Amino acid sequence: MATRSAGRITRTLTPAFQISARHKSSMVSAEGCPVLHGTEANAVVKDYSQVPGPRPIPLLGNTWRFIPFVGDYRIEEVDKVSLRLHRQYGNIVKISGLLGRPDMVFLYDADEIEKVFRNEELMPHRPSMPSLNYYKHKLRKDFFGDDAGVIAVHGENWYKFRTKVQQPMLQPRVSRLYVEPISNTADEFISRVREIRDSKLEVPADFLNEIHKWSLESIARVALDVRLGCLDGSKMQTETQELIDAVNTFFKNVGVLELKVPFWKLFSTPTWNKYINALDKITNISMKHISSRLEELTKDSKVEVNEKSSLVQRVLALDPSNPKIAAILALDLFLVGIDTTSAAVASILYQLSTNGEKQEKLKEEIDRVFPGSNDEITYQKLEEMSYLKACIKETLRMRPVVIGNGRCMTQDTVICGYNIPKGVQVVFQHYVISNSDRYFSEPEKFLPERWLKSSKENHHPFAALPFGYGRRMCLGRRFADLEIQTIITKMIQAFKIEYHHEELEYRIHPMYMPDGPLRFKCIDR
Ligand code: HEM
Repeated sequence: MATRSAGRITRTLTPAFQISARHKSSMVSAEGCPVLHGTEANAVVKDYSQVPGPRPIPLLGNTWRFIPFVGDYRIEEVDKVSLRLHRQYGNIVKISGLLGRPDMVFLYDADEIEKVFRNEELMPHRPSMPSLNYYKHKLRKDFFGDDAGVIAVHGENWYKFRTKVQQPMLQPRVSRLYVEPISNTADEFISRVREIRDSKLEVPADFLNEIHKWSLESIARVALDVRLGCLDGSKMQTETQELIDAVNTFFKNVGVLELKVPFWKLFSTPTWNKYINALDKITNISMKHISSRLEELTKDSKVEVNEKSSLVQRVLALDPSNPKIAAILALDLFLVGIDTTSAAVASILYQLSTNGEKQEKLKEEIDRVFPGSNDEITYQKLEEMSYLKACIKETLRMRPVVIGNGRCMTQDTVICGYNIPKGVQVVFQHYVISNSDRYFSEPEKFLPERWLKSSKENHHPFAALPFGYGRRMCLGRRFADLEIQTIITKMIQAFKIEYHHEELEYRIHPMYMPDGPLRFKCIDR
């Protein structure tokens, strides 16, 4: 265990961060991070106790700040809390004394984030979801066992699982095989939009739920090669809506269970019960589809793979004796692949509808790449669409769906000149960083052009990382990219999208997205 005594540097520092205590002085930069003279190997490291941050109080530590009506850290407004902390304390902020969980250190410096990522170990630990960890490893251990997937799994079990599924999930040559089902699902979504518009051509207030349906349908097609009928009003089953609702309930309550007083560790609170019911529902409904698909696939002794095979089929083919790996992977994809992609699509449509000039520029690109009205979407054509990709990147820069990612320190590490002990959770504050003029000029403006090759702006590669980085990077990233590029292309090809209501605030809802009715006006082109 790391010692926290002043000035002491333990033996467990990573080689790249090892410091000799020969030099005595360091200076604090304008941005708040200590500037280390010469190489870090010659700098003094400050003790963990000196990291600035809000003071914990006796008994309740800093947890009281998350208690409604008492503290002023609202979970759905963590973006604002983070910005406030940065302004008040600088580039590194410690939130200590959190009941039932390790300290958090918020980091606002892209160079330091880069260093942490580049020194990543074989099995990086993403600090997230102790409640899900409990569900997978204690409550439903009978079901998950040692192959519990990648979400809320760490160490050897995560490593073994990720190694088995990484290749089909992340190879571009695999993801490009799914353009056709993804494109067909997007066509169904466009028909659905036409169907649900009112006389003013506006989609209903619960349009986000329609986007969730599209997202779920897309994942089911890719992961299982199954049609759930989410976008067909007459075929959509109650159970499918229940799955969407359960995923929402899961994400809504995760933060509450993590950051408020963790009574759930002592007894079943109403939030805990809601959360567990949601997880059971997600597991049971998803497993019904997954099991029936796997049963079909394992009927024959050999599992064949061809261009049209689903992801579970590909994973199964790698080890037909262990269908559980494919099943649990699919379950993780259902768990985290619906709301994330939906939030991104909602946010991109919102930005395009409120930046008409940029939308028209995108339409021009679409018309150039798809001159014929029946031109099919292909991987090559999507590759050509640099302005489309720039619009997506720019939205995720301004409004990253996941506002902060992080790593739990697996050994003592020097960050911003402080010794951060093993076990502390370092949270990279991407939302604040990527909206800071330290890293992006005119950060408050939606300027997709800044991402084009012709742009003169140089970006720090670690300032905006919407899908994370390194060995634990988003496993669904290729599919998310493909789904988002396809649906946005089809939407802008079909409609001029406008928004005529009050400006929407962004909130953690439960992903970071515009909070409020997404009443887009979709005018046929
Ligand atoms: C715009 C959409 C999405 C965003 C912004 C997003 C973002 C992220 C981020 C930030 C992480 C953490 C990465 C890290 O720790 O470095 C992550 C992990 C993950 N994502 Fe995504 N994601 C998206 C869509 C998806 C989709 C569609 C799927 C599944 C089909 C998916 C599956 C996963 C999985 C399984 C992990 C855990 C990887 C691991 O721990 O090994 N994501 N995602």
